[in-house]
Amino acid sequence: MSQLYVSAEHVLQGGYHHATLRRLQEPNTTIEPHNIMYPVFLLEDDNAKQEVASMPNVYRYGINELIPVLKDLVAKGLKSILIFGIIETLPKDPTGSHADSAQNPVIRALPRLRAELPSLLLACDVCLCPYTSHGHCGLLTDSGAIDHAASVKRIAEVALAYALAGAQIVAPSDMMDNRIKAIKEALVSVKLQNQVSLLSYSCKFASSMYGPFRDTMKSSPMSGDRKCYQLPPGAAALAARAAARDVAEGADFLMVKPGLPYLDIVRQTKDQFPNHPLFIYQVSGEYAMISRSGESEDVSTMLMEVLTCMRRAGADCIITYFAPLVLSMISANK
Ligand SMILES: NCC(=O)CCC(=O)O
Ligand SMILES: [Zn+2]
Ligand SMILES: [Zn+2]
Repeated sequence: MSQLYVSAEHVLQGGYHHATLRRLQEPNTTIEPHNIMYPVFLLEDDNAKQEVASMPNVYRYGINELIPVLKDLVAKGLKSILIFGIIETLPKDPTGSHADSAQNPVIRALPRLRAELPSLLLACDVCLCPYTSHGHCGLLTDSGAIDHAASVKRIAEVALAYALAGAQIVAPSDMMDNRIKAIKEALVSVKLQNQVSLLSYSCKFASSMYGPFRDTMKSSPMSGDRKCYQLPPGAAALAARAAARDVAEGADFLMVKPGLPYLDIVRQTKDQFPNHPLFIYQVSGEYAMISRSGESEDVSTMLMEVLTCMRRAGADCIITYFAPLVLSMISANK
């Protein structure tokens, strides 16, 4: 007859029978305000406020509407935002002229944000797709291929314009080869390299999970797709090479995007570059999925689990549309 037996050396449960012990068993997974960055959509019309149909509780704001919202969030602990500009009446053209024109909503808003929210860290997404008539993230040759040299030059100009207007982080999301070096050199040329950081969207995959964002930004390509510059979803080796290249070119921070299906890439990148803070972007499709997953309490519980797992995988900062909810959950747990 087999004996019911407890093997003393195989007992794990002795180590996590209490909530405080369970926290000790989850090192480096706490979610504090500095671990969260909030993406915001900034409209050209300063007084506008528009709902985003595909993303519950997400709005696009003109600067006059955005500032009070951010003041409220800063009072609740918000530390950093990632700004996306949207143009509606300004024309789009092949070179994305309004990405860095004086009328660009981001260029106009940065000085006000710096003055009115001095503690808030301001990151700007740098890409051409919201401003180009063809909707691609770079510039095109006459035959419609990506013009590599022209794209990198233009992306660096736009990044420099945001830096000069007051951005503290520039975050190129275009995935053009060599843009990190070009941007770093542009920052050096105006002596801003020690005041503006470079957050590379180093490992950005050609994902189906950007749909709600593209609706919001009206930034889908008019023809073709982004598979020639964003990484194939299965390509872990290309992600490693892209991270290595961007570190060599001077990136201060790296990013993996999307988040949840790519946690292996997060771990791979963190192990590859343990000395570079790593960002993860929980993208609009992930937001839509979790938002619709159940009652609000279930959403909060699921969200915290996902964020904890992102931290466990090696992410230092999570870019999330859920930032307001996360801040209220953190303060409720104090
Ligand atoms: N360059 C920024 C994005 O592409 C964001 C995608 C998303 O939130 O779905
Ligand atoms: Zn783009
Ligand atoms: Zn993008």
